[in-house]
Amino acid sequence: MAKVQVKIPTFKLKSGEEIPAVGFGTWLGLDEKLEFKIKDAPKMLEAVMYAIDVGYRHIDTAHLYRVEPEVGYAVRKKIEEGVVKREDLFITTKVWQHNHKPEDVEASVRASLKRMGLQYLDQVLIHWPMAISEEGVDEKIDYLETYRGLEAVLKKGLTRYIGVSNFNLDQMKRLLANCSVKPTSNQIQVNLNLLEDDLVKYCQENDVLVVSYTSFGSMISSRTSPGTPEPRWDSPIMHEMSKKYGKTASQIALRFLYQRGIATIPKSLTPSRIIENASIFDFNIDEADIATLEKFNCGYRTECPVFFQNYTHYPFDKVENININEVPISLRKWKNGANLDIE
Ligand SMILES: NC(=O)C1=CN([C@@H]2O[C@H](COP(=O)(O)OP(=O)(O)OC[C@H]3O[C@@H](n4cnc5c(N)ncnc54)[C@H](OP(=O)(O)O)[C@@H]3O)[C@@H](O)[C@H]2O)C=CC1
Ligand SMILES: O=C1CO[C@H](CO)[C@@H](O)[C@@H]1O
Repeated sequence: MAKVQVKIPTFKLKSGEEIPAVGFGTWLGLDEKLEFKIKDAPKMLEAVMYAIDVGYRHIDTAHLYRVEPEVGYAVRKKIEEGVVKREDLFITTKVWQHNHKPEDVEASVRASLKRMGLQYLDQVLIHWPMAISEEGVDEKIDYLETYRGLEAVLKKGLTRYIGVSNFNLDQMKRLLANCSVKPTSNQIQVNLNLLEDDLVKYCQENDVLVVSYTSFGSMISSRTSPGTPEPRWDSPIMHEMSKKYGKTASQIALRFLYQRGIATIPKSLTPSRIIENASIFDFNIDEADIATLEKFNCGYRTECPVFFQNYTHYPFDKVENININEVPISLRKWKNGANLDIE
């Protein structure tokens, strides 16, 4: 059992759902050879168990991440040990882009449940609005159809809630105008570099929780190359605020999002960071500092699949004159491999 335990509050939606304000991310990324860092899956298993011991109750995973078996094992183990009950946890997984046909959605969710050894999920998201097949993006499949597949899965009791990820403002408006069951959340990249004010405001006004991924933005050193915007971990502003609040730059980045009503799902395999990222509920960033932090907003995205940008359901602004060879190679593999070799 972890020595430190943190009580993580929830965000309560008007519709009654409650989602922890900080959850645990499980994407391991790709290695230098562009293979899934599957060799680190045992570390992820340990990390998820540790996170549950510390007090995390939301675990965010996906078919894509290839660690559903480890996540499921860790969850079952902690239930067996009596650390948590199944109903204390909020487990999210996602339907990857090659399963967008409505009839494939249920099969995808059932396969996730089987890999995890669980009876039900708490939330299932459409991972991206674009569908892909072996040939690349499949324009024939509209995300509204995919969402109908998710609504059917909900009716069957395979999951308690459904939602989306990487949906932009227009896609959210269209979805909300056409769905029978409202999405519980939209999981998007939002951080100090990318405030996404309009999208966040629309979601919040419509009782859809915004969940941030890549919450540290440009502060992660592996994402930093010349030209990457501020802040860094050791930028003078972050340094000053760290001193003032007695918190790390990462805690300030996460707290900033919390104070905007946005949940986060930081990933870490490092025990001290797992505790650090959950320990953001005992301080408050004052208004003047919030205004200072907001100045980092510059529309910068870390990795983003620009090679899909000419397709109808690509969610982001188009980048002009993009040279595909300048796109990070991991992303090129996503394009070329269509589905990142998901079985
Ligand atoms: N819906 C979507 O399309 C996407 C969803 N996600 C989800 O969001 C989660 C989080 O996003 P992700 O992009 O993984 O990255 P994060 O923004 O959580 O950053 C993870 C990296 O930051 C390091 N790190 C974590 N905490 C700290 C800290 N306190 N100080 C310094 N370094 C730290 C980790 O290192 P270490 O592990 O070595 O400690 C790791 O290298 C994912 O795991 C996934 O669940 C992510 C991307 C896209
Ligand atoms: O969830 C995810 C993890 O990271 C990948 C690469 O950046 C994303 O594309 C994907 O959506």
